Amino acid sequence: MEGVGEEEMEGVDHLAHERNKSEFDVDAMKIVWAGSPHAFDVSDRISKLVASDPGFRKDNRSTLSRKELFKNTLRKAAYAWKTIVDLRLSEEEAAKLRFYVDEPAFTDLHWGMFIPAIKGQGTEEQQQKWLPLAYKMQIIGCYAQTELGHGSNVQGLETTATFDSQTDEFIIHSPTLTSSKWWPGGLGKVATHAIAYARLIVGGREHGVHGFIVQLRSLEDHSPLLGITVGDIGMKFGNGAYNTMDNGVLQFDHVRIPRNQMLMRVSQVTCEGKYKQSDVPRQLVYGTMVYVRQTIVADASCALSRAVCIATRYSAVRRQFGSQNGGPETQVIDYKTQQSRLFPLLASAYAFRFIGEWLKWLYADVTQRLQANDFSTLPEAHACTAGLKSLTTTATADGIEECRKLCGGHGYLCSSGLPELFAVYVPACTYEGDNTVLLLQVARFLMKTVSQLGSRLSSKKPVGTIAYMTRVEHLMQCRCGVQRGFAELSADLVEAAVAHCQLIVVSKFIEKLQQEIPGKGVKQQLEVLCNIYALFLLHKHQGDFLSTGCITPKHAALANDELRSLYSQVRPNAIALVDAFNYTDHYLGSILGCYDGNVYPKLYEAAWKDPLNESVVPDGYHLYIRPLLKQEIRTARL
Ligand SMILES: CCCCCCCC/C=C\CCC/C=C/C(=O)SCCNC(=O)CCNC(=O)[C@H](O)C(C)(C)COP(=O)(O)OP(=O)(O)OC[C@H]1O[C@@H](n2cnc3c(N)ncnc32)[C@H](O)[C@@H]1OP(=O)(O)O
Ligand SMILES: Cc1cc2nc3c(=O)[nH]c(=O)nc-3n(C[C@H](O)[C@H](O)[C@H](O)COP(=O)(O)OP(=O)(O)OC[C@H]3O[C@@H](n4cnc5c(N)ncnc54)[C@H](O)[C@@H]3O)c2cc1C
Repeated sequence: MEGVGEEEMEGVDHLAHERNKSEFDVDAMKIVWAGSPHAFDVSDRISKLVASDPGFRKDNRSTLSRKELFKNTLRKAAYAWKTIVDLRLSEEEAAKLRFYVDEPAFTDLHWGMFIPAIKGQGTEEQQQKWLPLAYKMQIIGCYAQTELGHGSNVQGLETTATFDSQTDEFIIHSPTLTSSKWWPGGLGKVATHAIAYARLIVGGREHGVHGFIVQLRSLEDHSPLLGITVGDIGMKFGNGAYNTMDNGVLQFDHVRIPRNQMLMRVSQVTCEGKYKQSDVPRQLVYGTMVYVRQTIVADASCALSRAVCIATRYSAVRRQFGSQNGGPETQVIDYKTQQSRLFPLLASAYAFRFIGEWLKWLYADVTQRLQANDFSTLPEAHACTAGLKSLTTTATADGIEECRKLCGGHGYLCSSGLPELFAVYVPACTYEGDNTVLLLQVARFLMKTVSQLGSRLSSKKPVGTIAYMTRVEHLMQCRCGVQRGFAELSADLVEAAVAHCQLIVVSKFIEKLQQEIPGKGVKQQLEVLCNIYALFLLHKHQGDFLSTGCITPKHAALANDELRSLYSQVRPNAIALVDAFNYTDHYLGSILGCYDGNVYPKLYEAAWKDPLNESVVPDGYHLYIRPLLKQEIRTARL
C-alpha cells in the first residue's frame, strides 16, 4: 500500500460526532429491529462469529472465475455445516449462520424449499422417511418446478408423471425440449434429490400438477441416475453475485420412481390406480411458494437496510461544496435533495421489517387454521404474501440502485458492496413469482371481494386486510365494469393492487406504534419514520390522490412541508438509526459503509489489491499497447 499513514487506518471513529448527536437509545432500537431480546442475542452472537472466522471471508468474490467461485461456495457451505455441527447450533442459530455467511448456495433451496415442501405437502409417513435424511444433509434437495417453456403458468408445465399400476411406480418424463426443468437452484451440480412438479396421469386421465420426490444423482459417486440429464444453465447477471448458485437444467427420460414418492397430503393415488382428492384445497400444492414469499418479504428489509446503511454512513463522510473561510465542505447528507432520496428508503427499511414480522404471524395463523381444516383465510394469505412480496422486492431492488447513485462514483466500485448486492437481489423481483403476475393475483382477489360487496347472495363481510372495502362507497359502482373487463383494465388493476398493499404496510406500521415500545426516544423515532413512509407515498402519488378527490391541493402542499420538517428531525439520528441494524463490517461488505467511516484510506488500500495492479506494466503490453504506440500495429500478431 502506498502513501497512507498507519494512524489514518486504525482506531479512529470518523462518525463519532454523528453518533453523539443521536436522540434515542440505540441499543433499545436494536432490540426492536431484531424483534426481541432473544432474537437480538442470537443475531449479534452469530454475526460476530461469522465475521471473525477467516473461513467465511468474502472480499475476493468479484475477482474469482465462475469455477473458483462455485468451488469456494461449496467449501463455505461444507465449512458452515461443520461449524453448525461442531458448535451444536440450534435450528435458529444455524439459519442465522447461513444468513450471515451471505453467499447464495444450494443450501438455501435445501432448507428453504425442499424441506418445507416435504413438510407442507408430504404425509406423516413421507415426512418420517425423508425429513431425517434431509435434516442431516444425507440427501440434498432442490425445488424443480419451472421449465424452459413455462414458469409463471404453473398449470402449463409439461413434465408428466404417469402411473404404472403393474409396477406401482410413476414414470417421470420430459416429452419436449420446453419441458426441460430450467432454473432450479442447487439442481445444476449439487442436489441429489428434487421435488419435481409434473402433470399427474392415472389410467389415461390427467389430474393437474403435483409434486414428486425424485432422486437425481448417485449417493455413492454423484453421477446422474439412469434417464437423468442434468447440468448448470450458465452465467447470470453480475460478477460473483448469484453465480455462486448452480441454477440447473434437467431432463427426465422415463425415470421410474416408487408410488409413495408422490407428495400425497393434498391428493393420493392408490396402488389400484385410483386418484383421490382429500378435502383440502388443491392450491395447497402451491403452499411452498406461499411460505417462501413470506420469507422473501422479511428478507427485503435486510437487503434494503444494508444498502441504506452503506449510503447513510457514506453520505455523512462525503463532503462536497460549501466550504466557508477554508473550513470543511458540506456533508452530502445535509443536502435536502440527498435527504429526500435517502430518508424515505430508511423509513421503508423499517416499514418492511415490521410488515415482514406481521406476515410471519399471518402465515403461522393460516398454517394453524389449515391444520384444523379451516381454509377460510387462505385466499387472503395468498393475496398478502403475493402482493407484499411484489411490493417489497420491487422497492428494495429500486432502493439498492438509488443507494448506489446516492454514493456517487464510488458507489459503482465493487468495494462499495452495492453492485453485488443489487445483482444478487434483483432476481427476487422474478423468482417465486414474477412481480406483475403476483399483483394480478392480488387484483383478482380484490375484484372478487368487490363483486361480493352488497351481493344478496353473499352474507360475508370483508374482514382483515380488506375490511376497509365496506367503507369505500364508490367501489359499489365499479363492480360491474371491472368484472367484465379484467384483462383490458389489468394495467390499472395492478396499480390498484400496489395501492392496496401499500395500505397494508402503512396500517401495520401504525399498529406497531400502538404497542408499548421501551427505550428512550425509540417510539418517537419510529413515529417520524412511519410518517415519512406514509407522506412520501402521498407525495409521490399525489396526482392519484388529487384526481380522485381524496385530498385537496392544500393538503398536498401541507404534506410536502411536513415531509421536509420530518427529514430535519431524522437528520441528527440518521447514523444511529442505521447502527440499530447492528450489521458487522463483514456482513455489510462495503468500504463506503464501514462502521468507523474511515473510507478514503480503505478505498486507496483496496485499489492496490486488485489483480490488475499485481504488475506495474500490464500483461498484454508487448502485444497490444507497444505496437500501437510505436505505430507497428500492422505487423503485430493480434
Ligand atoms: C440468504 C437468506 C435468504 C432467505 C430468504 C430466501 C429463501 C430462499 C429464496 C430464494 C431462492 C430463490 C428460489 C426461487 C424459487 C422459485 O422461483 S420456485 C418457482 C416459483 N414459481 C412461481 O412462483 C410461479 C408463479 N405462478 C403461480 O404461483 C401460479 O401459477 C399463479 C400465477 C398464482 C396462477 O395459478 P393457477 O393458474 O394455477 O391458478 P389460477 O387458475 O390462476 O387460480 C386458481 C385459484 O387459486 C388461487 N391461488 C393461486 N395460487 C395460490 C396459492 N399459492 N395459494 C392459494 N391460492 C392460490 C388463485 O388466486 C385462484 O383463486 P380464485 O379462483 O379464487 O380466483
Ligand atoms: C435467480 C432465479 C432463481 C430461480 N430459482 C428457481 C428454483 O429454485 N426453482 C424453480 O422452480 N424456479 C426457479 N426460478 C424460476 C422462477 O420462479 C421463474 O422465472 C418465475 O416464476 C417467472 O416465470 P417466467 O420465467 O416464466 O417468466 P414469464 O412468465 O415468462 O414472464 C415474462 C414476462 O411476461 C409477463 N407475464 C407473464 N404472464 C403474464 C400474465 N398472465 N399477464 C401479464 N403479464 C404476464 C411477466 O410479467 C414478465 O414481464 C428461478 C428464477 C431465477 C431468476
